Amino acid sequence: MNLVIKLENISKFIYEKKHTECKSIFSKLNYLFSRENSVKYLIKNCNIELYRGESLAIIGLNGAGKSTLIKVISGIMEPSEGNIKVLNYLPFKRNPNYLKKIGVVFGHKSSLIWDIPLKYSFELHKSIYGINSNDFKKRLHYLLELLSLDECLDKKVKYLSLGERVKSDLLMNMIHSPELIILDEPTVGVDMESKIMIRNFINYEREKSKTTFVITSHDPSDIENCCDRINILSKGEIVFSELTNKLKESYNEMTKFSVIDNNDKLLNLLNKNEFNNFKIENFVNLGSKINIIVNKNFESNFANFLLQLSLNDFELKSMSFEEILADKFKIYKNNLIIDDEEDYE
Ligand SMILES: Nc1ncnc2c1ncn2[C@@H]1O[C@H](COP(=O)(O)OP(=O)(O)OP(=O)(O)O)[C@@H](O)[C@H]1O
Repeated sequence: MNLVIKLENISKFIYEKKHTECKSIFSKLNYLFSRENSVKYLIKNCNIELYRGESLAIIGLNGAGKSTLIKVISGIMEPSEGNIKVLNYLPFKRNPNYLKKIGVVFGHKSSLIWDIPLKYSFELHKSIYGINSNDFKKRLHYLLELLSLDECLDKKVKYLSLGERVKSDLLMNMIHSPELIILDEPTVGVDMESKIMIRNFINYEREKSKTTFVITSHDPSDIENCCDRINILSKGEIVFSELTNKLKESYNEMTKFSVIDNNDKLLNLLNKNEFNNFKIENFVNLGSKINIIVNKNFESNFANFLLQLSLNDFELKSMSFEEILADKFKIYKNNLIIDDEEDYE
């Protein structure tokens, strides 16, 4: 198997002016001229190995460092520490041969030219990447069909719908047949039909051309349908890495109880977490209803406990993929303590 991405202890940090509260005019002036900085890590000690044809999801809450990691992998940003090789290149050197082997799409930023028909953006891409005319025609025809974009070719980009624009960006970054595609929130703001089309397209390309994908997304369905592996980033660190299937399997042993708890009787006990006959894995308070995750071994003990409390209104469900991810996020959000503030002068 060919190794496409290798990151060893990659960090990116910046120097920030140390924040101090300034009450007097003197301390404000002092702050203005102070050279006291602190180090802020945008990503810290990230390790990734990704092989040809695999698809990796990088997920995390807002500000976790996903885009920074994507920028480091694509070569837009140079890491401050660690070793990186992508397709055997140092990405930040921006070697033209490397750039021809990758495609990068930022869902909320377009690289299409706004005021002219879509087809001219594609033509420009052809010239920049030195694609020969026959290959270009064949590839364009194939991609237009897959993404249902035939009717958009003559439209000015500014008149395309968001879904059409995102699909066009994706198409343009695929024309040069890259070996690695990096997608930063490819389905953001896109309707259901286009989302499904984009997901099918990713999977088709993976199967047909063994293209490798790195995807960030806030949509659990993108991850469940398109990614073999999941890395959760929290405060710049990869706190969890697992195969998607294995993660789902690990939750096969869990049951979710949805309990109506009008008087917070159960909530108060859950907050204390002092139970003898069962263990609570996690719970989410949704107002009048609480979702509680327990291991299947404790299912009947927990059901009896609810009945003893006269909480008869509950149902048992298996967990959706979205709930599994939310559970993992909650666990790592609570557990992660990193000390990233080092003084620097
Ligand atoms: N050049 C920079 N200077 C200072 N801070 C930065 C810089 N770039 C990113 N950050 C900060 O680093 C953190 C990570 O940002 P990043 O854009 O990577 O997060 P993200 O996970 O992609 O978030 P989102 O899901 O909201 O897009 C944020 O707190 C951001 O404000």
